[in-house]
Amino acid sequence: MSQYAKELEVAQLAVQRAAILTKRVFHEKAKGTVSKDDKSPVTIGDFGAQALIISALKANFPEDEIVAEEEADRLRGDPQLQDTIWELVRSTGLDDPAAERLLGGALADKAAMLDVLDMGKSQGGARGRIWAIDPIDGTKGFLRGGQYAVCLGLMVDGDVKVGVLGCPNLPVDDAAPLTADMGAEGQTDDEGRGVLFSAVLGQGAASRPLGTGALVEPRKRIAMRPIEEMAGATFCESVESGHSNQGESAQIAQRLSITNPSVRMDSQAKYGSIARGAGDIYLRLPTSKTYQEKIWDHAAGDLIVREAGGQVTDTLGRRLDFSKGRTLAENKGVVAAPAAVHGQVLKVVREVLKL
Ligand SMILES: Nc1ncnc2c1ncn2[C@@H]1O[C@H](COP(=O)(O)O)[C@@H](O)[C@H]1OP(=O)(O)O
Ligand SMILES: [Mg+2]
Ligand SMILES: [Mg+2]
Ligand SMILES: [Mg+2]
Repeated sequence: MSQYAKELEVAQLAVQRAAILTKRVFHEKAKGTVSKDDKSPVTIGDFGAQALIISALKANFPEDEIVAEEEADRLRGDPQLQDTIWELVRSTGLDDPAAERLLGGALADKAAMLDVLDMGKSQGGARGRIWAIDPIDGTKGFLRGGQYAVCLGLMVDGDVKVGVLGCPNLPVDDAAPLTADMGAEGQTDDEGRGVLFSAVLGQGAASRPLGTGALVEPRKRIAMRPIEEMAGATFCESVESGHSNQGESAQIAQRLSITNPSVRMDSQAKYGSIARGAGDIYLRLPTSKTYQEKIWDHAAGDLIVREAGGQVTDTLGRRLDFSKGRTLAENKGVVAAPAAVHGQVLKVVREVLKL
């Protein structure tokens, strides 16, 4: 059995199960939004998906630490919200009994769900096995029916070894071209959509359809598209102008003679998209001096892109450092591109950003 085979299997099934819940929330509940203290939109989907993922991890790897985005605190004083989430968590499972058994089956009760939600408070760091979870990355995309991702990465001693991204609204087909409206909104039909990206360090990156039971076979290798002419490359960038500087991105594209419009989409679906050659370059250009990127927003995507033949650094050319705690405290922004042209892209990024 290859290294991390069990982790890879559990991670993919856990993400797949959590995505069943997020899709249910979108379709059945249509926007059960609550707002967190920081006012970011967080839904019952975030809590429900996080509970399902942590419970699968704890059933298989009880000793491992977990860094997860959400915490149960704000749920404890809200019994109604607890009930809504519990009803969803209780009734969501994979439709393959063996796969569901592998994830430990259903949680015992609502109290167990709250406890599990709070198991994601590890401070992270450079030692041991630590999972990073973003139960819904791109909450804004999720709410508007655009792109979002269920994200899970395993770090060992600060290095990402396994990464899984579930992208329910991306086309299943790895060869499907990106269209400008892809990220935007209104993806209410699941037909032809849903992809599960995965990678293990040193073993390449792959995709398969995002299913609802056992993992869909085969798992197909993915690779970035070789860039022959920089002018023909396509940028992927955030929808939210507050998350990445779109003006600087346009200047960089211009200096690289890129004329294709950037494709805007929320979430780590950007990393998955460039990893399979639907799009080429992902830039995340800081909009604030103080914002520190969170490890759960990058762990899986960073590995998937690197294993697909890409290079991922920050805007100063440093590898993303996942060993510094819950944030990428030693990094600023992200530059992800095919390895062969990464240096050329980074040079222009530094010129435009005056770094
Ligand atoms: N100022 C910021 N700069 C970069 N990323 C941010 C900023 N504020 C929030 N984010 C995070 O960006 C991610 C989505 O990015 P994208 O634009 O690529 O979809 C979310 O996880 C969000 O975190 P949060 O969950 O705290 O809102
Ligand atoms: Mg959030
Ligand atoms: Mg996120
Ligand atoms: Mg999130």
